[in-house]
Amino acid sequence: MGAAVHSGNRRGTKIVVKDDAEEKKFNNNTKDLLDIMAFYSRVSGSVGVITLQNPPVNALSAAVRQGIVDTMHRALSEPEVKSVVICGQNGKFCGGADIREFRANMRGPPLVPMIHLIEAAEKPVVAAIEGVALGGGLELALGCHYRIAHSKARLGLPEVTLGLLPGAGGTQRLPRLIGVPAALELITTGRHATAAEALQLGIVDEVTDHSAVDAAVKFAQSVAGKSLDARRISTYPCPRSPDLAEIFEKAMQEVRRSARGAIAPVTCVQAVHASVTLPYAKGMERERELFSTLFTSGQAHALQYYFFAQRAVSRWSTPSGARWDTSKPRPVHKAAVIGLGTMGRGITVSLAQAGLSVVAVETQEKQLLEAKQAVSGMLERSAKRRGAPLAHDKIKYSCSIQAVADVDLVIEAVFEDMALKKTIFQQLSGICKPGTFLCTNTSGLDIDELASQTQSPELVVGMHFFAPAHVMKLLEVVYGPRSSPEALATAMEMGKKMGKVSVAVGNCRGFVGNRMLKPYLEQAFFLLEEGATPEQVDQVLEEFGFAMGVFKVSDLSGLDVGWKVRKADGLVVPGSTGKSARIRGGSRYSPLGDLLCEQGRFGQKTGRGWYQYDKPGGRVAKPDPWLHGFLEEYRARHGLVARRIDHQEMLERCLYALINEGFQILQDGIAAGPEDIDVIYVLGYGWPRHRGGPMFYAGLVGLDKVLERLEHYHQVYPNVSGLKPCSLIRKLAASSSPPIHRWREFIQKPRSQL
Ligand SMILES: CC/C=C\CC(=O)SCCNC(=O)CCNC(=O)[C@H](O)C(C)(C)COP(=O)(O)OP(=O)(O)OC[C@H]1O[C@@H](n2cnc3c(N)ncnc32)[C@H](O)[C@@H]1OP(=O)(O)O
Repeated sequence: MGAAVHSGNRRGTKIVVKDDAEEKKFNNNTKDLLDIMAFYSRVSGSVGVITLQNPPVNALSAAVRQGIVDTMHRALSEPEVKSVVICGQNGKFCGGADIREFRANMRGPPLVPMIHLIEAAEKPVVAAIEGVALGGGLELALGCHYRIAHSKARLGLPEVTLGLLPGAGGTQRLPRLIGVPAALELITTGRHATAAEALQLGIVDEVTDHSAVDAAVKFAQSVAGKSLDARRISTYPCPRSPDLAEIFEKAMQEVRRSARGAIAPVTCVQAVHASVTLPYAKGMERERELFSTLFTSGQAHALQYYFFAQRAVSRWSTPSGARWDTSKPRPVHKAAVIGLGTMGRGITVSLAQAGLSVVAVETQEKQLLEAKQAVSGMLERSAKRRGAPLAHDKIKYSCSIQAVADVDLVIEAVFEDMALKKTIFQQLSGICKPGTFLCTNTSGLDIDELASQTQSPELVVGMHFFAPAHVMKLLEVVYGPRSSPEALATAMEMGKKMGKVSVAVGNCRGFVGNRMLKPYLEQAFFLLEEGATPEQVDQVLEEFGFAMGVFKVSDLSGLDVGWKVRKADGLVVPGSTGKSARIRGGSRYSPLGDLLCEQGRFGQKTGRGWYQYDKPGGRVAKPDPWLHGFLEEYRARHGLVARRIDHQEMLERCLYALINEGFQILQDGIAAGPEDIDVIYVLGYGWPRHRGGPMFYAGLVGLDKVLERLEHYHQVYPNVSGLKPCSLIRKLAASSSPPIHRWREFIQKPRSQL
């Protein structure tokens, strides 16, 4: 970059033109905005450089927008300046509008006129895209006359993932620039494109491996004085082709199919449609109209809440006072996986892809060979998909558990059998070098019972992976009463390394996810007893937005899994009749799942479960007349009279029982906050993201309403403990239902032990 020519240097060679008079004017205009967050400098004499400065992602806050408007005016008014570059500080162009401002009063200049100011400029404006240009950030770049990107930059319009559409001209400019099909795909999925793809699509003009700012300055000099007539995207003709109607119809079908009730993707298609049916100015009006509808919707609120929730879970804390910012993870270079069944294989792949050396142990030679082949296939497919190098050489396979002696961390992934796991933990405790973290992949067993088998219980934590383990993003990291903060921090960090969202949870039966699933499943079974069919219950849940209804999920995961657990708990009493058949420990119990298992109906794997499949392992669920007959016969045997149950009741009983357990979990300190529960449910259990998660949903429905319905159902079914409202929901409802970010204040905190 050339030498600076002004005085008043604030940052290295960058010149800040914010003089006192300007500062005063600015402060008068914007009252309490403390600083202009776009800095202006002049480079090589003739290029005005505007640098967005709002860490960490240079989001377009009110102050940044004000800064851009002011510095643009400055650049346009200086006769020496012949062209302008807009870039972002710290190698990040711009992460879009400031999402935190969406729920506050609108201040500062709006984005649309700000971008029009840039596009209408008579001097060429070049966007220097490093890091990210997302949402409003990319829309800002589309308002510039040229775009130069760094090869590692990512570009996209992810507004749809926040329940919005690109409302700063993105739906009108992008189709004009790259055509309707490509624009529709980017806008409705919200995915990020690489710089190379952006170049190929025509979103950017040049890609560089060096500094995009330097390249942009050079470029800006080369285009100074040239006509900008062909560079203003808003003036481009509306894209037309004979098959446009078909393209839109297909896009609409696709988003309706995959959106599961989310409104933003559908609205995005409508907005892009306006770019071809209306002139630019009218198209912008339509974009604004559609944007406003989405902006105030509950779905946008839910998705924006979820955006921050997913980030908040990394700032974990435990009731004993351990915290993310005071607990340091220990480096892990070498890890081991014990047991190479489905879960163990997925975990091995995740570890190897994270760059760790892995010792994969399976004591049966035949299973070891099978696992080796399966893992190789998974690694190859995954490397191809991600365009990443193969990680085969990271893995050493062994039949002997002794091979784990020198690893830093072990993940045991054998069957969900406490006795077997205990034996393995005893062995590990003797074999591993001192300080090795011992983790168990369990979906609900007692971490502390396993820890007590070892010489160093503080090194033991749970890592609950979700199947398929190399694909699913969620990891429940379970701390026991004796797990050290360092062990917890290390497991959380390991999850992050594997590309997972790790959520720290306390030790209890089923942890967070599966514990909440129990009352939900229970209600689904009771609904069948009372007259519903699996298809009816599933339809209600799928219409709500679940990827799959509860019975389809049960068939997919295998009915035998829960059966084994219930047997171990002494709940399964084969051949029992009369009233006692449906009561356990004084509470209502449905043996329906047990009865199906006794018939060998384990779900998809046996071709029969709550549904029928064309063959064992078949995927397409079809209603099963046998099952309907079985339910009728069951009801008759138990003197149950089938009734017509409406959708509302099915939904409320399933969801509110689950939510009630969520409140109990908060009250027990098993989850630190509602965000943890919501992230677990969205990432691990198919809860629709546009509904924010079960706890957010409860707040949206109204805690007093949820409480009232729970009270009602508990009155009707007094022997169902899952319907008895938990005291935390009562407390919150009695305190005028505070917003979700204040719920933590109402949870009684156990005293810190640190
Ligand atoms: C008229 C309206 C026009 C336009 C609408 C929009 O522009 S909506 C916004 C569109 N932009 C996005 O959706 C991008 C959101 N951000 C991201 O995807 C990622 O943050 C990003 C930029 C890829 C960086 O990822 P990274 O993993 O590096 O960091 P992380 O996600 O942890 O974020 C760091 C902190 O920054 C906060 N943050 C990120 N983006 C925004 C934003 N646009 N507004 C406000 N805050 C943002 C993020 O929450 C993190 O902070 P934390 O305190 O941890 O929550």
